[in-house]
Amino acid sequence: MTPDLMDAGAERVARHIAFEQALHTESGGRAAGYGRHLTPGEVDVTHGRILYLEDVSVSFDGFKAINKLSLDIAPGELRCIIGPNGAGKTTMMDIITGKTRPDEGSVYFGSTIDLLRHKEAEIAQLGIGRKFQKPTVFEHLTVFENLELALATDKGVKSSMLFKLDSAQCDRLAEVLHTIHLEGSVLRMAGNLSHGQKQWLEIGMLLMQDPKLLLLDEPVAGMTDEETARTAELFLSLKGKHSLMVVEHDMSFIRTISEIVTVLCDGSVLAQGTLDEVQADERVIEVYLGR
Ligand SMILES: Nc1ncnc2c1ncn2[C@@H]1O[C@H](COP(=O)(O)OP(=O)(O)OP(=O)(O)O)[C@@H](O)[C@H]1O
Repeated sequence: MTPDLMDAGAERVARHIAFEQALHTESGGRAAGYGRHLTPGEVDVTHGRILYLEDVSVSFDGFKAINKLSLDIAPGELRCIIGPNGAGKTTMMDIITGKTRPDEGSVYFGSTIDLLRHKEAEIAQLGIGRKFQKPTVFEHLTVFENLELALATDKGVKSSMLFKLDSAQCDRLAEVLHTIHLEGSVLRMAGNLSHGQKQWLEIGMLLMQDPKLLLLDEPVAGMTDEETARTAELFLSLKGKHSLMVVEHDMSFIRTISEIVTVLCDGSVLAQGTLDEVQADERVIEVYLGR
């Protein structure tokens, strides 16, 4: 074999090895995962984004509820979303969690997981937890049992009753109880908790699954001032370990927890910045704060 042919052969082999390595990344060879092996279940945040929406639109009976919405969130960030009634905040969360399919656009979890290819249950399993406005705990079970149930993968009544925690899960449960300030209420019936405590319990149930991203819809609605202050502390303690997207109308709560605030209006981003910046923005005053 001539030296030229040997060089060409070596180049081909090197290209083939690089191609094979790229194929065995979680991204299936997409540039984001190239050269870095992700463990199964890991979300690729090497591009500094845990959630990425681009040009997302959805219409209901011809009405554009979400209109070319683009937005991204960094890992560990606590992002607040505000906006007038009907701005599209809930619909945006419905799209992220797979409840509503957009007509167009992209929605990525990390740089490689295309959420539009997944069903609602799969998206929860991938590590996106959602808390709706109204608490939905099991009222006739204790705080402990609610948290325990949150770990049971098969939620059938019989198999849930037979579900037993292993020692790592017991540790996790103790840690979550501490985080949500319910250590002193482990054996209380969830139905006897205050509204705020029920909300924390539901957040605890989500935390049992150790979600990477938490979506929280109006978490302090109906809470007392003291409960609201405790919830702010809770969210600040979760920031960094989890990424959070919080939709809320309570501006003093937003002021306590926020770094970046995104203002939605008519289904797209109207403004983004610190709360002071967006509150000083004429367009925001016009469409939202001025109302
Ligand atoms: N399934 C649906 N069918 C028809 N219209 C819908 C549907 N879901 C949402 N909409 C409309 O889309 C718009 C956005 O609603 P959405 O609930 O997302 O707003 P929001 O910002 O969460 O409002 P709020 O602050 O009042 O909760 C509203 O005009 C709403 O009526």
